[in-house]
Amino acid sequence: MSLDHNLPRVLIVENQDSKLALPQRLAAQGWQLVVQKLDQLDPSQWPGIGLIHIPGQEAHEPLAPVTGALQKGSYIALCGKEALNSSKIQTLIRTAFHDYCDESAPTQRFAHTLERLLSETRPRFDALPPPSLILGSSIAMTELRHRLSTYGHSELPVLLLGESGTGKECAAQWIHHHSSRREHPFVALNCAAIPDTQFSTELFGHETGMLNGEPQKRAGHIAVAERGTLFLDEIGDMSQTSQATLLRFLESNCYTPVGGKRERQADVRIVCASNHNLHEEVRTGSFRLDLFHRLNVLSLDLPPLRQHLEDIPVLAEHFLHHHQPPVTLDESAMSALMCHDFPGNVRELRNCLLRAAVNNRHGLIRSEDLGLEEPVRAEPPTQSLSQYRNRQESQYIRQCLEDCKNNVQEAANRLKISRSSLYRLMEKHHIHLP
Ligand SMILES: Nc1ncnc2c1ncn2[C@@H]1O[C@H](COP(=O)(O)OP(=O)(O)OP(=O)(O)O)[C@@H](O)[C@H]1O
Repeated sequence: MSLDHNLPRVLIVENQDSKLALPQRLAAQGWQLVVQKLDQLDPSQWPGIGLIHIPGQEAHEPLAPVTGALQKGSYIALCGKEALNSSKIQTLIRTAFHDYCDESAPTQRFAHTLERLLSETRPRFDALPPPSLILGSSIAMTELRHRLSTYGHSELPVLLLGESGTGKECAAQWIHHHSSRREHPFVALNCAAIPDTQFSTELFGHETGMLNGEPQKRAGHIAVAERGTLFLDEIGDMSQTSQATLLRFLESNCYTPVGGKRERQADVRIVCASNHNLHEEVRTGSFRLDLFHRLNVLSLDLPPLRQHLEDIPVLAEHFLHHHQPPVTLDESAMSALMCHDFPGNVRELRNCLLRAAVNNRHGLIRSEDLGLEEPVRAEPPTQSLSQYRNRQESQYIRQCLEDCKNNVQEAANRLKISRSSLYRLMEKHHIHLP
């Protein structure tokens, strides 16, 4: 994939023989990476922020050619334990680097250090969201981030569809922050929460004459979002009257505040979202076809969490990262999460983890602490056969390991596969032995 020049890039300088898993993990969080070998550095490719890997004591000599240039940029030293014990390397870090990270630290820590560095050194990126906002390394999430960034470069309306809690508002923000409007407001309006009689006022504002010699005015959401993005959430819940009002505005891009006399031209990009099946609502007549066509120019379906369960470990790490005192999930809890249906999607996952973390006293969340109920299906199954098989496979392996008290050889015998195949499958399904 080519680099998006609107996004902050991170340079990772690796030593010839280093095998860092980090680039892959950071990429999964939405960072754009330029990975270069120490002896093949191309300064023209350098972004202003980066991680330089110093694996061991011997490694500070080859760094000499780059330390001069480091003063201009902002770099974090990525060190192994051995390097951190060396006084020479400690001096090098103090004089030439902004900060350092232990290479065995969790990915989230690198991401936070990079975000902090980015906000201190690059004010022009201030308007960008933290790149980790839409997490996940599944094909579905990688494709989603790519499509959203592409949509960011367009001015056309976007319709985001998906179940509640799948991240539609996050997606709308991502589009805004990847558009040329990012330095202007992102304004969200929940259409379901507005009574019919107030819809025009909320959208267009009002001018109701003078009171004590002062003009009585209130700006509507369109005026507040001027030159930015107006996110209309829950559009499937709008009444017919509100739909007609919105359509009139979209047709001309002009509006008159309630009680006002002068018509105004709007300059806003419209992104809207719904968790209803709008196609069905158009068919039954509860959503206007002409409005649907106006809004449905670029559209995107956000996948439910049960279709990208492999993202649960990284999402869980993210949601629990800031919790104090620190908490982790044990194997049984991770297993329960991987088997749950999540009708409330990522929001349900977040709430369930935060609740368990708050109620936890031992720093370890077990499956019974999660309070997961029997899955309630919101819709008929929508996963592909291979996703279903994957899930069953993961569940079966976990069960088998548990029955064999985590004895891998015994579990492999029972499953009638080799020990190394079982290890491969455990890695694939993020199964870790306690
Ligand atoms: N891929 C993701 N990575 C990180 N956080 C996510 C992701 N998807 C959703 N979330 C988090 O899940 C929660 C719900 O997301 P959001 O409000 O965007 O969902 P929604 O689809 O707009 O929900 P609703 O339809 O109910 O309005 C938020 O806290 C959001 O930050």
